[in-house]
Formats: sequence, structure tokens, C-alpha cells
Amino acid sequence: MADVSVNDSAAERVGYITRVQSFSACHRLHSIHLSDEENKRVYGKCNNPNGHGHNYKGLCIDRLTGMVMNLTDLKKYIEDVIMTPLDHKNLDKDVPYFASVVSTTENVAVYIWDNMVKVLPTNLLYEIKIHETDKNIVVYRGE
Ligand SMILES: Nc1nc2c(c(=O)[nH]1)N=C([C@H](O)[C@H](O)COP(=O)(O)OP(=O)(O)OP(=O)(O)O)CN2
Ligand SMILES: [Zn+2]
Repeated sequence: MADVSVNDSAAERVGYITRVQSFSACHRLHSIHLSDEENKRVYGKCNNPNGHGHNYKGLCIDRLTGMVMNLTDLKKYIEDVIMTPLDHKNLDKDVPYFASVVSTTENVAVYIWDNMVKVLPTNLLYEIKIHETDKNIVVYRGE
């Protein structure tokens, strides 16, 4: 019988799985810690009082260390963490977290990271990547 060395063991390998999830939301870049003039200067057109919308594309990337994460389970977690609270919402008005935190894509990534780590098995989440537009892409790795 062939000897299976430790290096051939699946437990020694590290891979990554990605699940892509699109969601639509509107927002306005506006900090409650700045004056109206400062907000206008810092955020420019994105400070428009009536806001603007995006079709965000979120990528949830999990680190696999020999343990199989069922993508169907990941889909359910993403539904709970991204789709239910964020999809077709006004981020600033519908999501309590963004009442005091400016809804930049960086902060949306932090929000998703913080809530995904609560539901995923320990140390599995590697990266949250969000395409706000085709050109604006944010990566957050929990640091
Ligand atoms: N650091 C950040 N800067 C900006 C953010 C952000 O989340 N983090 N967000 C915005 C706006 O929300 C805005 O909608 C993006 O605007 P813009 O760059 O103009 O979008 P496009 O990619 O569509 O731009 P074009 O180059 O005109 O195609 C701004 N800054
Ligand atoms: Zn925007």
C-alpha cells in the first residue's frame, strides 16, 4: 500500500474560495463630525444631499486549511450579512451602523467583515473585497 506522507495531506494545503454577491444601495458621503462646508470640500459630488446609488459587487473570500466550507452555507451567511441588511437600502438611513459612520466603501467593507466573522467558523474569513464601481475597489482583511 502506498505511504501517504504528511505533505500530501489535504490538511497541509491552503486554498481560498470566493463567493461573489451583488447588492444595490444608495448613500451620501457625509460625516456628522464635519460642518456642511467641510463635508462639501472633502466629499465633493458624493456629498450631494439627495445621495446617489451603486450596484456594489461584494466578494467574500475564505481561507481553507484542509477544512471544507460548504458554499451553500456561505451563501446563507452572505444572505444574512449582506443582502438582508444592505440590498435596496439607503445605507445612511436604513442601516443603524452608518448613522454615525460615513458610508465609504472602506467602511462598508469593515461592516461586512465585522458581521461575517461573527457567523463564520473561526479564522476562516480571509478578505472582503468590494467593487463600488468598475474602477473603485476596496479590500479589507480585518487589520
Ligand atoms: N476613499 C473613498 N473615496 C471615495 C469613495 C469611497 O467609498 N472611498 N466613494 C466615492 C463615491 O461614493 C462615488 O460614488 C464614487 O465616485 P466616482 O469615483 O466618481 O465613481 P466612478 O468610478 O463611476 O467614476 P468615473 O471615473 O467618473 O467613472 C468617492 N470617493
Ligand atoms: Zn457613492
